[in-house]
Amino acid sequence: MKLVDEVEITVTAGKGGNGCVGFRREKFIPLGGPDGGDGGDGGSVWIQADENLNTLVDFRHQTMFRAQRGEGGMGRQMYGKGGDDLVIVVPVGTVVHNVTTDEVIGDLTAHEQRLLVARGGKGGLGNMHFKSSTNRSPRQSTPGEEGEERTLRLELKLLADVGLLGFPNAGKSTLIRAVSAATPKVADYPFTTLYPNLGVVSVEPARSFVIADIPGLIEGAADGAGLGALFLRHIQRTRLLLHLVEIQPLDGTDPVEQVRAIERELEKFDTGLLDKPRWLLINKADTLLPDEAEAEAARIVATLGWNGPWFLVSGLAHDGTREVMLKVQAALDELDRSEREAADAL
Ligand SMILES: Nc1nc2c(ncn2[C@@H]2O[C@H](COP(=O)(O)OP(=O)(O)OP(=O)(O)O)[C@@H](O)[C@H]2O)c(=O)[nH]1
Repeated sequence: MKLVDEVEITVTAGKGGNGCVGFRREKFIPLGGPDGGDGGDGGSVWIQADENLNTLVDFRHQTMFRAQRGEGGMGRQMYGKGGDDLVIVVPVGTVVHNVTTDEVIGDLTAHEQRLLVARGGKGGLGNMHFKSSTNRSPRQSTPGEEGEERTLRLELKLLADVGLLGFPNAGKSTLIRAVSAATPKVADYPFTTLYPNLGVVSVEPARSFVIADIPGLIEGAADGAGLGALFLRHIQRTRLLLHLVEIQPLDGTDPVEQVRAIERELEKFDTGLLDKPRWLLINKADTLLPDEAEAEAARIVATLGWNGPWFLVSGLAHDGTREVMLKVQAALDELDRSEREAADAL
């Protein structure tokens, strides 16, 4: 599976049907009046968000989308049938740009949110509209309008449900490798020097989530220096953060200080990030004896005053990692449920 975060597509709305020129033809009425009906409107093109999708990969195969045209009007004042609208589904989180004007048309942040991207052409008028006191048998009608055509760039900003936080060397890449069923690459990623390291975690068949390592999170990143800020922006849309810390950092610093340093970054950038569910993963448990590791983990948790979930794990030894991922999946399911309930309550 390859995650693609940017694609270009062309959408064309349906042309309106032409208006009709027609005259009443009935027995005993030799010169009937104009009765040509209007053409139907062309179908419009919509883009709609769907929470069950998490990639734009299908757009690599199909890039042209066209809505149905309206049918022409007919005699006996019959209107042409309108063309059907076309609805293109994309993952929640997709931003739609107009390539020609370089404008953002919209940002699809909620399930089933819709955006009109190309309006169908209006149907033409039949000759019944052109009757006047001076012209009782008009041969005039108007053609249907063309449907709008646009070239769009779809951009999926956020690929991950779960973001990993931690200092360099905390063991983020190792953890992703340990728990991932697949390691997709991001094609055409705009940040060329640093790539978010992604993993698809599938703890059960047909259920999965995407986990992303956010490289470059270093002190100062929140001030806008370097690439850190760009990636911080990406994790704003993750739903759960896993905060990794080495149980005994190689450089001799206190893990408690490392956790706090990253919290300060989160706070500086956007206080909302600190409100996201964040679980502490005390990593590299295998570098200490089991008793020592447990005592040190207890000390870290107590000193931090940590009151959220925390786990003692070893990414390298795959110790405790599957258990954490099962809990993450359950927590994401629970978030889905409460979001649905909140939406239903509206
Ligand atoms: N003993 C032990 N070593 C680990 C564990 N996890 C990672 N390491 C080692 O720690 C080093 C850093 O691990 P990475 O997974 O590359 O860490 P990272 O957080 O992705 O680091 P950056 O890519 O620099 O951000 C590597 O040498 C790993 O082999 C672990 O659970 N136990």
